[in-house]
Amino acid sequence: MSRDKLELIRKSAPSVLPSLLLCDFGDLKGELARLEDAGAEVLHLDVMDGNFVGNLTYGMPIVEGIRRHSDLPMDVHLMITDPLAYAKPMVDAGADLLTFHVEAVDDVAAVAAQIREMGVGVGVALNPETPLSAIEPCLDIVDLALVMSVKAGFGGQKFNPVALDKLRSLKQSHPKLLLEIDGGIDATTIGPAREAGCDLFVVGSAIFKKDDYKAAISVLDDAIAGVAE
Ligand SMILES: O=C(CO)[C@@H](O)[C@H](O)COP(=O)(O)O
Ligand SMILES: [Co+2]
Repeated sequence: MSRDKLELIRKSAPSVLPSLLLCDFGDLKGELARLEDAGAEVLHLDVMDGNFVGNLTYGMPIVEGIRRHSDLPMDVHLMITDPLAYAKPMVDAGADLLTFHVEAVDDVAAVAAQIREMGVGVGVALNPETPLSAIEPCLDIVDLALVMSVKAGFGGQKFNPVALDKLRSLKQSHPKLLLEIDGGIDATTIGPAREAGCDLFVVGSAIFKKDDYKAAISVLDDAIAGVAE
């Protein structure tokens, strides 16, 4: 547990982060090996509690299991009602960057500060219908803003371009903040997200629905590289 891995995440940018939501959990070790071989530099883990969102995924034992089989930095996306209740257990399980949803908390700055004190990276996420003003109070505390381009809860949804305006605005107001986008990212949506200033691109379906992860990531990397600096 340290902020060293946060630096690795920062250095990886611009980069594609596979979201393990759609991976084969029956062969987690194999999936991790395939992703490393495909050039993945950071893993994105979707933790859902069946309450904040209408879907239930996994918790600390899986995060810990992934840690045992991979040294890649873990970006943990908490889609849960009470992020502070699970933040420390997630850090102990091996999370390197913990991102909570602004819609789940009352005092966004206080939650961000408490997670930061745990010695990991901290991110704040917002759903498409949530205005940027909701995360404003914590923007000088967090390392990353996760702009959702679908409503949190499920993989395979359609990209909502409202995320692009938010990215542009954040890039302008907080040029040093890491910007991440999540939901419906594929070879056609990743370029506009990069143009809008995004650094980290979470991708589920456009990797895991393909047989060849390396080819899938390389198509996405090429689309990022095709955007002028
Ligand atoms: O956080 C989430 C969903 O809430 C994601 O990380 C998804 O898993 C991304 O999947 P695709 O939209 O790329 O299929
Ligand atoms: Co996610």
